Amino acid sequence: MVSKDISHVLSQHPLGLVFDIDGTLSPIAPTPDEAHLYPEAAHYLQQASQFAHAGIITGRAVADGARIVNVEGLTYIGTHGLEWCDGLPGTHKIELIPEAEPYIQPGKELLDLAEKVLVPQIPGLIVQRKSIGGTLHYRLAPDPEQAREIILEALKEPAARLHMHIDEGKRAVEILAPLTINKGKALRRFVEHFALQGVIFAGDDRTDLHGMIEIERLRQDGYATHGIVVQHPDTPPALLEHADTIVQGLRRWWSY
Ligand SMILES: O=P(O)(O)OC[C@H]1O[C@H](O[C@H]2O[C@H](CO)[C@@H](O)[C@H](O)[C@H]2O)[C@H](O)[C@@H](O)[C@@H]1O
Repeated sequence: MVSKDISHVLSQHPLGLVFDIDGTLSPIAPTPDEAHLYPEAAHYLQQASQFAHAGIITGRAVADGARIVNVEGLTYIGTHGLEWCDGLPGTHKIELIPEAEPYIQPGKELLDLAEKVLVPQIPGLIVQRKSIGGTLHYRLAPDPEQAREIILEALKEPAARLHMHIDEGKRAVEILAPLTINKGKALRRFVEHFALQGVIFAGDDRTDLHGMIEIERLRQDGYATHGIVVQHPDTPPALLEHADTIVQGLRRWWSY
């Protein structure tokens, strides 16, 4: 198998450097709109784009993720892999993968239901809409665990009826299209699109596990790869198990 030594991976050409946003490039904030990059992140992303294909793979919609990162010259992949944009959306078209289109309306119906039924019941609940589905944020609810249970119970039957998939993030319930496309598939698409020889992926959350597993699969396929997990107190153990490197923040890693 190809070496996963990070210096070896960084010496590959073409090289890819791919990052998740929330919890990786930005600290977790009380609300999605308050999230912002760590101070050095935009500068280093800009520098990274000079010698590598730098990309963002986020659970956020591309427009929302690009609003936070706001660095030209990166590829922005959003909504857990369903959206792709070759640069900032102001100057580049956001493409939605065609298989996702049938789930626009069912996703909207579930978000409408959440606004009608759950918002009046759960103080502080934030409904975040995306091109497909969206996210229900219960971080600010007085009893977050109870809010989580109410949300999951309320969505169970309608999500099954509408063939939508429910997953969970940090203090958030994700309403997703029932597709096999995820951050891992998106990462492989990124690697193949740029004919990369090496790629590094950094993430911190449950949905990043797909990316971390794909890093291992790509290595088995002969690519030089390395997976970095940014550890927080609530990091899923499975993610740590698949990490090549565990860091407490990306700050020190930038100095490689
Ligand atoms: O894949 P990511 O870029 O990590 O996106 C995953 C979700 O992140 C965001 O929510 C999380 O971060 C918020 C801001 O720090 C925080 O308030 C929230 O509790 C977290 O769950 C984002 O808002 C979601 O759309 C993403 O799916």
